[in-house]
Amino acid sequence: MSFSTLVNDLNYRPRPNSNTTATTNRTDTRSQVSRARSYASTAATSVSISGDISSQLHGGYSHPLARTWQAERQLTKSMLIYPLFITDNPDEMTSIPSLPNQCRMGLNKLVPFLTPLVEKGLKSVILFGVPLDPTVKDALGTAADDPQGPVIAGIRLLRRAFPQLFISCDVCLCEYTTHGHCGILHEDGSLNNTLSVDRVSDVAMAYAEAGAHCVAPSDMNDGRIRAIKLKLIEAGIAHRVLLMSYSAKFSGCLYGPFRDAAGSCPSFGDRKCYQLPPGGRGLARRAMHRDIAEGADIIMVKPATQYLDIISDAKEIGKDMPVAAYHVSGEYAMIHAAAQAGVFDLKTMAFEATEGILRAGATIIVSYFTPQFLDWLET
Ligand SMILES: NCc1[nH]cc(CCC(=O)O)c1CC(=O)O
Ligand SMILES: [Zn+2]
Ligand SMILES: [Zn+2]
Repeated sequence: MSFSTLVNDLNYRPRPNSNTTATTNRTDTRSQVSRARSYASTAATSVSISGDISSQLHGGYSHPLARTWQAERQLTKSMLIYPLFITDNPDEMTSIPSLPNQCRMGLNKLVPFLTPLVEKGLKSVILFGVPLDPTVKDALGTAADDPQGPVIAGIRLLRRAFPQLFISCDVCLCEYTTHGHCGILHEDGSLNNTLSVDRVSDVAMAYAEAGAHCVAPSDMNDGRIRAIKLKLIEAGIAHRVLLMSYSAKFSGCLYGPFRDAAGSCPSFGDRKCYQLPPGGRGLARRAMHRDIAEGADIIMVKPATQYLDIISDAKEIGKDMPVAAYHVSGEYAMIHAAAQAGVFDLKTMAFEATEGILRAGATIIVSYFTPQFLDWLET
């Protein structure tokens, strides 16, 4: 029984002099207050004192600090992971039209680009390799773990240049395969799961051995988490490498700008056979349970704002582990486009979207807004 039904049951009525009826706003005149009192005692005789008290919420958010106290968790710089697109042309620095303010860059540009961000409090990046030379692509994605390739060279470079920086690597084949799919294919064009898992886990191992703090397979082949975890254990490096699974990765139209950036658009078909259907909440839950059982250290939901219920499921299913959300390229581009069109203020929306993701349960957020949050946030 709630307090309010309890006082109603006891037939409780506010005492005539109690100051709990209607409003106690200081600017009200006495006559307004007494009119409100008489309204409360005649028209609404069942109004209970508890109802009136619980209607007084504004005090909790009239001051900016009190407003921040209403959030379970505050957004901080350490929650943010910044995606970096590293190309095989060392001097490259090219902006990506569909992904405003983001660049593809070569190894020589990486340290100068990151230095001011690290000074402002950047804690973590996730690396994506982008081979610009189409001749390195093949059916097996051989270039993904090329020791001279942009990701492995990038890991080594960043470990040396920024010893405190946490380095994650996206693990997938789509940037490196001629067909642009996230694995190795059967003759009929469908994914060969066995061969794909073997190849993806080799690539993850190569990144881990090069010094990545975290490997994050985004390929979605069944069983890849177990395969990677076993290889990490076998190699004796599982104690220093975090395994972040893109567990609940939905297929939709929000990855377009990323595919422009990474040159990873499938040459035929789509990714619907290995990414989740947008309505597939149950499948997402099963995938998260499965990945946790296979040894994931972090589960991720992607995209984020269209899938806040899935993030909250992730928090429940993975209650003893960190939950990540990827605020993907299409979500970022939409916010930019709408701000450009005068629909809303960019910064306000960036906070609102990100705080929604946080509220749903994620405490790690992969975001293209990271450089701006470093300016906007104090800690
Ligand atoms: N598999 C590669 C990968 N890793 C992250 C993204 C999307 C990230 C974004 O849109 O920002 C993709 C693209 C895809 O699966 O098509
Ligand atoms: Zn992929
Ligand atoms: Zn299939």
